[in-house]
Amino acid sequence: HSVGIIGAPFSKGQQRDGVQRGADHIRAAGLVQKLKGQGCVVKDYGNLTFEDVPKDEPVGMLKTPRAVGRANELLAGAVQKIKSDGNTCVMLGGDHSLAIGSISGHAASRNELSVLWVDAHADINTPLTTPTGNIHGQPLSYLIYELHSKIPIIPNFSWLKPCVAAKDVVFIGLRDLDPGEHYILKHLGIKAFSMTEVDRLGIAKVMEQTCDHMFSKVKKPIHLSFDIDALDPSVSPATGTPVAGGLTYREGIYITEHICQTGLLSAVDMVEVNPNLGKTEDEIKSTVNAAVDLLLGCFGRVREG
Ligand SMILES: N[C@](CCCC[B-](O)(O)O)(CCN1CCC(O)CC1)C(=O)O
Ligand SMILES: [Mn+2]
Ligand SMILES: [Mn+2]
Ligand SMILES: [Mn+2]
Repeated sequence: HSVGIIGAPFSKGQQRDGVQRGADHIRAAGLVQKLKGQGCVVKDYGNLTFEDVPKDEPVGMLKTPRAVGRANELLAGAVQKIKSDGNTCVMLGGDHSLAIGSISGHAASRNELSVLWVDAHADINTPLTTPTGNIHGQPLSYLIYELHSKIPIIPNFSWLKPCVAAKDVVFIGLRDLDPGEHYILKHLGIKAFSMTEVDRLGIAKVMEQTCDHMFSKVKKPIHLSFDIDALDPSVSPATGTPVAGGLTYREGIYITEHICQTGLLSAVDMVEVNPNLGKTEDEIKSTVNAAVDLLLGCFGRVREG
């Protein structure tokens, strides 16, 4: 595996300080060395620099929209470059609004993508359905063709075009949706394995059915967008929107091992690690180490040795 890493120290898709430091905590836990240790060729492209955006007043409900739009424009360019250099891209967040740039940049280099969204949340609120105005709860609404008509003109978003079809999105781990999100999922018929399905089917069947769905027509490169809050808070407490009843560490690792085996993983986001939100050093370590191990699973680490 040839891996390109980009850090996106960005937090303005939500309100809790600290998530901008997630990337450096993941690096400090040895991600690059560990990837090399399992035979990957790794290029670390460093961290993006996000300039301050003054007078970033709300637009409707949307909070700090100009900062979010600009950050994602920069990220899209960086991801496109990493892909054009022939790597699988690893984007280290930062909050989940960064998926706007990561998936846009990925789609610019690969015309059709499958998106596997592993998260407690659907992150598919539109600017009109969002209950909070936090753009980390909205990224998919900007990316999906079928929701394009629901997106108003937003300053610093003019670069953005939708690039993913609803049928090419699969969710795993859902357990906290807003009413507008539930309606959108049903209306668009998006494939979703909530924690109920994980319990009913077991993770092996969930992955089997996820791959059947993604590969039902033509096999496309996979974009895995992994929100660390998909895992149970007992495993990953240091995150901004924890929700009880999440994936076990083992289920998370199974997901990444299985995606690795498809040979189609083309980009992965690891977002929402917030070192400020661990009550103890151990809570931060547990969260960061889970993020690292999930990424190692994406690139060939298997538990059988
Ligand atoms: N759906 C939420 C949470 C988004 C989480 C984003 B992430 O990247 O972490 O997946 C709102 C969640 N909801 C708001 C009302 C509360 O009573 C319950 C939580 C939103 O703000 O849109
Ligand atoms: Mn989430
Ligand atoms: Mn998320
Ligand atoms: Mn979050």
